[in-house]
Amino acid sequence: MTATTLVILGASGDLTQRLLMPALYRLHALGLTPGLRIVGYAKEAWSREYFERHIHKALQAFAPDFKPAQWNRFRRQLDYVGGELQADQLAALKDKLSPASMFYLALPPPLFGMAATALGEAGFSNSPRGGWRRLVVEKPFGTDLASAEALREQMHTHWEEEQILRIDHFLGKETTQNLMVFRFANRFLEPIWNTQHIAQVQITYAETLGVEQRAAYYDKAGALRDMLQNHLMQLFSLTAMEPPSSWDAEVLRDHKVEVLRSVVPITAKTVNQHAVRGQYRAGTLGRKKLVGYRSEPGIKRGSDTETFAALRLEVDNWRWRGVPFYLRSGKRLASNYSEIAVQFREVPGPIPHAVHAGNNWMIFRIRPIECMDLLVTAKQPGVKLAGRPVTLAAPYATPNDREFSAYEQLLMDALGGDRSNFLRFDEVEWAWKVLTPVLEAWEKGTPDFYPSGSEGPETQARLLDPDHHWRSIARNGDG
Ligand SMILES: NC(=O)C1=CN([C@@H]2O[C@H](COP(=O)(O)OP(=O)(O)OC[C@H]3O[C@@H](n4cnc5c(N)ncnc54)[C@H](OP(=O)(O)O)[C@@H]3O)[C@@H](O)[C@H]2O)C=CC1
Ligand SMILES: O=C1O[C@H](COP(=O)(O)O)[C@@H](O)[C@H](O)[C@H]1O
Repeated sequence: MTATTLVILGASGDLTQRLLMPALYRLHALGLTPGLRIVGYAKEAWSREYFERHIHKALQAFAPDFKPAQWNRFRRQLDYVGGELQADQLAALKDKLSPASMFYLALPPPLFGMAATALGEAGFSNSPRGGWRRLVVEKPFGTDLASAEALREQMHTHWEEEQILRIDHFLGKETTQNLMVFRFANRFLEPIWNTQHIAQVQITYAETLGVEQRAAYYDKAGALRDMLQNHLMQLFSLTAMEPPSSWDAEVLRDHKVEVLRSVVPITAKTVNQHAVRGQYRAGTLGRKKLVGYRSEPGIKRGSDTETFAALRLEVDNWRWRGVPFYLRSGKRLASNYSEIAVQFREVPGPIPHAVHAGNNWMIFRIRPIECMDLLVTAKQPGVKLAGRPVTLAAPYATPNDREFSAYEQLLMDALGGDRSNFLRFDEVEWAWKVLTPVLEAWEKGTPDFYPSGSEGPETQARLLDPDHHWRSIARNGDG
């Protein structure tokens, strides 16, 4: 890597401490970021030494393999500038930049537009000869279609689309990347990856966490905006996309957009067949007693924000017509369990009842472990002819593999200029388009309540075809 500068705006915040700095520290330890200078920028009037101490503490708490000797080398990369998000104050960064410089907006989302403008006005969006300038934007990108479009316009005043890297950290997760590799680097899957052989797809991201310290943000966002619009829509489009003609960033993103464009539009009339929302009430998780969402500190009294959202999406194309895709995510559920589960259709020929042990499933497990499971029927040992379900498990990593965290992966991609794992504006736009009728319908009314520590609201069953069942979160997870 040639001399490069990474400026983190919002360097005093939680994301910087918990995720960005630990990722940068590990990349440095692996020797993957030689010549990288990291400049923190925030409104606190800190000295460089103070910032160093702040990051030192953060790494001791959040970097799993923290080593004092490594820290001594890493800290030399750090620098700090204090100031507001205004062009005249940002100008103090000028002498710290390299020809290759990247600005990371680790800021509250309402400040993304203003920060991009101020950086542009300071002249930082103009790539110098022989160098480049990039802008990394955290999620969420807008709160609905109109605000996302307005933010894009504002950013495009100074920045070209090619310079903007919109983060969705799920695209940096190993299982997400493995989904592409597994689908397109194995010969056997493609012929059966279609409506003729697949009955349904369930994408679940279940969390035991509640709203935690994020009440102000979450109570305005809700599960649909926080998880479905971005992360789960990405998992969905990667599962359903056509094989790309190349692994070029634009081709991959074209294919993902094509999936979103093919979703059968949800309308005001059909919302209830396509979407269910829930909110956790008091309950127990193991022996822990948990309060309901409305009693969480910082949540508006009587809030109707959903902490669980489930969708039924249908894709109207040759490959997928007739296959429902069920997506759901929620907080305070029975366990931390996440997967993409693909169910195959019944075998066409007659088989003895005793042999039939259920349809095949292929499961891309994301949490608690990363693994691919193929559920098949095999003969039960014994003199009687009977079948039983068997799982062929392919753990994603072997003990010798070193796994990368999502932020390590995405920072490397961003610094290397690979845009494949970042969202192009039309992906964001189409995800908002698909969900707009749901957002509108949910402006009124109340979510269905579910006890903390449960599988979510019972009403989620109404999204399913009569012969489908939601896979159990509690049975599968680690909760
Ligand atoms: N934290 C997380 O786990 C994750 C966060 N994100 C995203 O990362 C971004 C940052 O989140 P997070 O770090 O948690 O947020 P924090 O609120 O912890 O930090 C935000 C940063 O922005 C600064 N800031 C706030 N208001 C202003 C202002 N008016 N002018 C200048 N600077 C300001 C804060 O400075 P000060 O400390 O002085 O207020 C702080 O440095 C968000 O977009 C979030 O959605 C994404 C995934 C996970
Ligand atoms: O973006 C978000 O993701 C997390 C879940 O992702 P994980 O990688 O931390 O498991 C979610 O808890 C949070 O609400 C959401 O903002």
